[in-house]
Amino acid sequence: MNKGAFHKMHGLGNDFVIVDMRPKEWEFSPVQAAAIAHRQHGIGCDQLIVLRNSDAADVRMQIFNADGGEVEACGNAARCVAKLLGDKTTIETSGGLISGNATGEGAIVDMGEPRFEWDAIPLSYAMDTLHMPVGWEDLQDPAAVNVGNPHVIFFVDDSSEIALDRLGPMIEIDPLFPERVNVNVAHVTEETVHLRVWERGVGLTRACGTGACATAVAAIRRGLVSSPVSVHLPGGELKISWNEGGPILMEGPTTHVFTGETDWDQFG
Ligand SMILES: N[C@@H](CCC[C@H](N)C(=O)O)C(=O)O
Repeated sequence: MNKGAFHKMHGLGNDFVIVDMRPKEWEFSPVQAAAIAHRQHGIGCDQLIVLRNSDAADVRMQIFNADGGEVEACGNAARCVAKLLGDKTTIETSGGLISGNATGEGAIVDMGEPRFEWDAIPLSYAMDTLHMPVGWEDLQDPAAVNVGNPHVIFFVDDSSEIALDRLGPMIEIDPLFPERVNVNVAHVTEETVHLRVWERGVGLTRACGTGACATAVAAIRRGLVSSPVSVHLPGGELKISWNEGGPILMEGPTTHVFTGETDWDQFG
């Protein structure tokens, strides 16, 4: 029996099981993470978030996608952790250092500076990342941005019309992206970016914080919008601020659903 507590939280419907492993140190394997995330047989979530002790920040955040793969960044989870831990929280991730503050409704986080070099995305070979000379069916001329994790962004006439459930998984594993990629489709109306995301290792989600950051940055660089920008996702709205050469700020609501207890041994 290995009983432990967890928080179920979400940011705009992008949901997490958050486990504070600072008092107790043991590892979750990718198989266990996938079993916990499983919606029928586990607790169910888009990402398993494990908090650890850190020498560089208040806390280190490990992020496991629903497929069990460990990844570098998660914007909505960073907002949930900042809300949970309170003001001026610093969070170490393998994608970089994040700092956050709880707000009335949720949290605001500083996600650090985006990267645009082809090998920082990473891509398999050199190319312009603001206008990539590649495409998949109707999805053409994307931009790529790394905000701790890799994103490709397509600006289209109407993002709700794109068969992202079919094109997302195809693009996610394209050999152009050696570490796979999160796939964003967006259209812009006035100062709002309308975004849908196929998340690497998860699928379609209600919201993706890093996707919102990467898409807002790409839209600002292309001159489609100016900062701050509202990003509208199926789960709700995020406010993103970014100026060339600076960090990305992301603000939006978080929800604490419940605190539970489970026997971790049941997940393998
Ligand atoms: N939901 C997240 C992103 C989680 C990680 C992503 N699927 C990846 O593999 O990089 C967010 O809110 O940013």
